[in-house]
Amino acid sequence: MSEPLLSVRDLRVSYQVGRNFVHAVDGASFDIPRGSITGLVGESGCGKTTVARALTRVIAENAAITGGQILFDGKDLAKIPEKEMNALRWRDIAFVPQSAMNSLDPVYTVEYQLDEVLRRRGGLSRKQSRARSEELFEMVGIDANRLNDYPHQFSGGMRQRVAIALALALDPKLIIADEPVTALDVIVQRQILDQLKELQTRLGVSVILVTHDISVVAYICDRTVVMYAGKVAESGTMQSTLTAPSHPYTMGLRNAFPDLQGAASGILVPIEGAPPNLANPPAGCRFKPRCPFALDICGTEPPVIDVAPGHPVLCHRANESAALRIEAAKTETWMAPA
Ligand SMILES: Nc1ncnc2c1ncn2[C@@H]1O[C@H](COP(=O)(O)OP(=O)(O)OP(=O)(O)O)[C@@H](O)[C@H]1O
Repeated sequence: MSEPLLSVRDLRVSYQVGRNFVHAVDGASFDIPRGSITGLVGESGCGKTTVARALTRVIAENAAITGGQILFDGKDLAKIPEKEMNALRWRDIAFVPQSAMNSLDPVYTVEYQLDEVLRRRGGLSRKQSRARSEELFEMVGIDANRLNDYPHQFSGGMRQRVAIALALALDPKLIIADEPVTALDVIVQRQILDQLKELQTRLGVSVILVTHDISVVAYICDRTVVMYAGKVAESGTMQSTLTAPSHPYTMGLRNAFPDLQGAASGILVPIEGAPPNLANPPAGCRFKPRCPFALDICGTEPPVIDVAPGHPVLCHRANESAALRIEAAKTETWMAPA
């Protein structure tokens, strides 16, 4: 296998709140191969946005990367000077934030905002910038005569397309899109995801798609990184992680979401309980209090077990996953008190 585009190793990110620290990302490791589309998935608060922002080093004022490596094309992004990091943003790594409204400034036309990136960051001339803007609009399926419109003149779905066009502007190697379709209705979600997939394949760019919705991941991703309470529960190809998950949390997530394609997918079964407080997480496996398969040993730190090449799983019982999957498919497994 060729070198991954991005290798995250034991990444740690904390927020300081008063005298306390919230360990939002607590030793996360995963790889992003070139030309892949990876879903970074997990419940709200598990640390997805914090990981995504740490990769671009655009983190909150009270946040700090406290450990680990972010190896991107031979550089450790956790360590390079801010000037070098700034030069990488947009050119090599582009970020589409949670709401397109956050990436688009309401007081400027969309063309002005594209121009800012293309000319200031990309060094294009005014004429080249106009031509590239038209090309980008065509790529995302918006008529170029809308370039002079302001963000509020677009529908939510179109704004999201504009945000994607902006991310593609300088032909980056990696796009990180944080919940790019969450606020949209299902039909528009599918249109945007189809387009993102088409562009990703055509341009050969790698995409990290951050989402709480596993059906979005199942719809377009070829790889998955499943996060739970600041840690990576498991990661690998779609086939290995979502079709045949090895971590009980992923098994539970699979039961809890409807199918984006509208196919009948049986009864939805939520995972009872809530994730732990990351300011004071429990010892041992963090999923233990909600896991129907927990044993006494789960009170100790779980090992990372490679159940197959490129499919690490953070679970004491990872080697029993085939049997656990059969139990996890039964509704009563998740209704029984843990
Ligand atoms: N600025 C902040 N200060 C303190 N704690 C924060 C801050 N931002 C996030 N957190 C905490 O860090 C943890 C991870 O948050 P994060 O936003 O990364 O999770 P997420 O999985 O992306 O969730 P969501 O989908 O709701 O954004 C949560 O416990 C959250 O409360």
